[in-house]
Amino acid sequence: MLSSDGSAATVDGEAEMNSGKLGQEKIIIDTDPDDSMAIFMAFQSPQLEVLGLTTIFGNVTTEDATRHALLLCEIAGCPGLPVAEGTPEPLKGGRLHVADFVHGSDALGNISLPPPKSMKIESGIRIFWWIWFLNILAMRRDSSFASKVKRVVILGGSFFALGDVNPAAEANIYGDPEAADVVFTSGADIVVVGVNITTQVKMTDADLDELRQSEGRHAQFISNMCKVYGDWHVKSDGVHGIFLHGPVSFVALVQPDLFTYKKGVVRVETQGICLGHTLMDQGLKTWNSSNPWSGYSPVSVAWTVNTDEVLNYVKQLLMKP
Ligand SMILES: O=c1[nH]cnc2c1ncn2[C@@H]1O[C@H](CO)[C@@H](O)[C@H]1O
Repeated sequence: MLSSDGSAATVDGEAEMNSGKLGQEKIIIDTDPDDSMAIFMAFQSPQLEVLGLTTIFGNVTTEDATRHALLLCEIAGCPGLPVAEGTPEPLKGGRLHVADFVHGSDALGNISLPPPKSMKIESGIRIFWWIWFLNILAMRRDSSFASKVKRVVILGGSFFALGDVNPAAEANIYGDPEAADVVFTSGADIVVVGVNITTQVKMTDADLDELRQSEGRHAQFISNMCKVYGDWHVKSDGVHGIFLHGPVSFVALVQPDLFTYKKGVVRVETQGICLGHTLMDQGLKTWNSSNPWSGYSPVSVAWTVNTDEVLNYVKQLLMKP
């Protein structure tokens, strides 16, 4: 959630939080949206007020992501929720990387869903200021946007570990490396959860059976949707079960104590064979001269995860009637 939908407008998997009324935290979810589980979890969390969704290419094109975001809101019983469409292409332009082989060609498990009845918000017309935060171009125009957002939680990158697109890069960052680099160096309060963390939390086939047999409000929908995703894991990773990328980063948003973090400046490689690689300066050395990490604000990089507690939290929310 929270976007890699990469720039704030394009990094998939980020959520931003701001102070809300009645003790609720206000969040915006930026999504592909293969993060349907995490989106449903947000809707099932009474301490959160979901202000809206913004969309970005990733597992599908931005246009399809918008359609699916609208549909997910309808399925979750929030048909009027604002959905603002993000950019159709990376910041630099060029080739779009659409990973439609992970969750099926529709990113929702190919379960033949009807088109949504509701309409998107046209970018730039009725858009809220905080949605503009998700627009990387706006962030470049006005760096004060970053300080107006309480926190940005990003699913993206892989820290000192393999990526998932190739050995160097994780998909959300690889989709728009320039945008991701702008976000990481924006000065916003950022928590980033890489796939080195999310792949430690796996829903096994037994967990999925438990979910299917539960009274969870969206349990059947999610179980059906996860079939293609599960098959992909066998083929791609030799894993029986599914990695909970979106849900784990969502838990970092609402239960941050289930993780430990290290602070450091993160930069993204924007060229060459390591395109999309995220590299953090851990602050272990006083460099003799300035380098591309110098002078930027550190972000919090998830370092360890309490896998059992996070999995329990995810299951408990998804099994909630
Ligand atoms: O092999 C892959 N190629 C491209 N995207 C992938 C792959 N595996 C997972 N994801 C997608 O990338 C995000 C987490 O990095 C998730 O959105 C997941 O669906």
